[in-house]
Amino acid sequence: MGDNNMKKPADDTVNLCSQTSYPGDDELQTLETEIMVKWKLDQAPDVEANPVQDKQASRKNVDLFKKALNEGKHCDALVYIDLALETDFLNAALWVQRVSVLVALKDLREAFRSCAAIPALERPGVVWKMGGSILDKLGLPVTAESWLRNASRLAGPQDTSAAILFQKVRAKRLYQPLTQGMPVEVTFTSQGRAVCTTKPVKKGEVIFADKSILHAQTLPSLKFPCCANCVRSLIRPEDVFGAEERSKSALQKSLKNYWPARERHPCQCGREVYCSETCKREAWDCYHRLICPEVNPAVSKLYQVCDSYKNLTSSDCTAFEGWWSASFSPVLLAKLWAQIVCTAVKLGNDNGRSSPAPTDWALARAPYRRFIAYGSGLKADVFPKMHELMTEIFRDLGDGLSYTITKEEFSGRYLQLACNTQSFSDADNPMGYLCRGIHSEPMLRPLLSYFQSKEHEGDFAGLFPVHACLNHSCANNAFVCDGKTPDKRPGCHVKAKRDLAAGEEVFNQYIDVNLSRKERRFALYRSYNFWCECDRCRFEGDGPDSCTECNVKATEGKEFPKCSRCKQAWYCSTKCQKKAWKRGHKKICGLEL
Ligand SMILES: C[S@@+](CC[C@H](N)C(=O)[O-])C[C@H]1O[C@@H](n2cnc3c(N)ncnc32)[C@H](O)[C@@H]1O
Repeated sequence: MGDNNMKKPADDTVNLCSQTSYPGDDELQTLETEIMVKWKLDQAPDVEANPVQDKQASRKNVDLFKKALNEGKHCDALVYIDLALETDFLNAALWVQRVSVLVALKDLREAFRSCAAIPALERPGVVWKMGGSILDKLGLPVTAESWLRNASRLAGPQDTSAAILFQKVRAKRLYQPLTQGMPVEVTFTSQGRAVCTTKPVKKGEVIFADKSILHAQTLPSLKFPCCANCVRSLIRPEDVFGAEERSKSALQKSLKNYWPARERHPCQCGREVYCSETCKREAWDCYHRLICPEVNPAVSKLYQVCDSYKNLTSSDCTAFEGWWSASFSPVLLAKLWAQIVCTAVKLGNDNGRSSPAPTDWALARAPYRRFIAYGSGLKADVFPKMHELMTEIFRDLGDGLSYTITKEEFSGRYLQLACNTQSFSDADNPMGYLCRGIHSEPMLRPLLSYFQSKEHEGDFAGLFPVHACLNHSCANNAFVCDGKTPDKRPGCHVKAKRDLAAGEEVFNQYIDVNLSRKERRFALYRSYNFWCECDRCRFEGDGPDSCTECNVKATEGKEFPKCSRCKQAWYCSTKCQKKAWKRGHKKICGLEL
């Protein structure tokens, strides 16, 4: 799509997030049902129908109910609404009012009983939604989800409030275990999942550390060996310095004193190396046993393709058409499927099955359901050769095991990686040790800048579950850097760029935010397929030929005056400028990036 005719695409983040159950939800549902019985949520509410139904008498009590409600007298309001219901028992609108009062009175159990009093088939969407919200507050998320699923099914296409509430409940239940001990929670906004602070965070502090669940080294950085399992840098001086450089005495001495020796444990295939036998075993069990070229000959072709791809210059990229063009390695895709298959087989074996059952497959795939796949078109049609090769790799995995990679599966997984991977490397690498050592010796310090300029990092593309929920803002308040995970392995750290208040959404930057709005939106659309709706994009303009606030076009040859402070917004009148300021321009005008 050309820059000039770039249009805002349809925003369907909410619809992209599935509402299907998770493996294990049936068992959780059974548990929640038992709790509901214990809390008497399965019983009738505290109102009884009068044998004589009289709508007129009911209406009088409704008037009294409204008066009490306006006066903030919730207990009185409850009495009147109950009286109204007694003589108009099947009036769903009255039940809705009763639920609202009970919620205000914090009697959530009776509020839920009132929702459930309306038979399921007659229950309006609004009651399903209220019931779902109450169940969430009562700590019964799986049942809450099933109520909210019904509410969103009954809602019109314009009303996404129940679907958003569903995803909020789901985000809370899926991410709470991952964010424990962190000053953040994962919630859901119109931009999909989002990370918000739960307490204030100071500028420069690490907001959270995240651990990758899948990673592979980028092809151009393979010249710097790293542990394929834990990402630890395994570079040796000869990977960074030429023989002549190493023969110089100052460098020789520094290397001897400060370069840490790290073991290398290569796999028999020569394609993966590890920092220890533990990592080698872990990698073998988790994925490599299926995609080791020594075991699975089809994988050799994948590595050959990687070898030729990494040596390509941009001018001969067309030779690679149909194979690949992403910045992450195709090994990442192969590793993803290998991890799924290995996990499913293990789950099956743990349960005494010789091959995985559907529940084992569902459980093995579950961790990847957290990652959004945003984008259009079938990637299997863009990279048909790679799709074919992946299909071949997983067609026969021995022992009658195989994994079918359909076009849809290929495309979906590709998009998940394209939308969510973060590059990272070992922050604690040997070059760092060398530089710190040299820094401690004043005589050697002049060498520092030369060493620091040396390329040495093995870059990985990784999938980080909490980090992947960070939305982008062109006025981001956080940034990502390399750092250790709590288990001391290389991972990523999300740090505060400024002081953050409790409840603020944490925003990362996906692209260079110093570009103009047009360039930023284009870059985000091209690489991530979304139209940026951050505050800066909403309250900056594209140029002097249209009013940033009301979009009116300037007459031919004329330009609208710009905001004198930030120079990034143009207005046709003072009225528009004032309106824009109030609506949000003040939040971003002159913001330090
Ligand atoms: C890495 S994910 C971030 C988490 C995502 N909201 C989710 O639900 O998984 C990237 C996706 O979030 C949405 N997104 C992130 N930042 C956005 C922004 N500034 N404006 C609009 N959508 C955004 C887009 O759908 C994008 O593809």
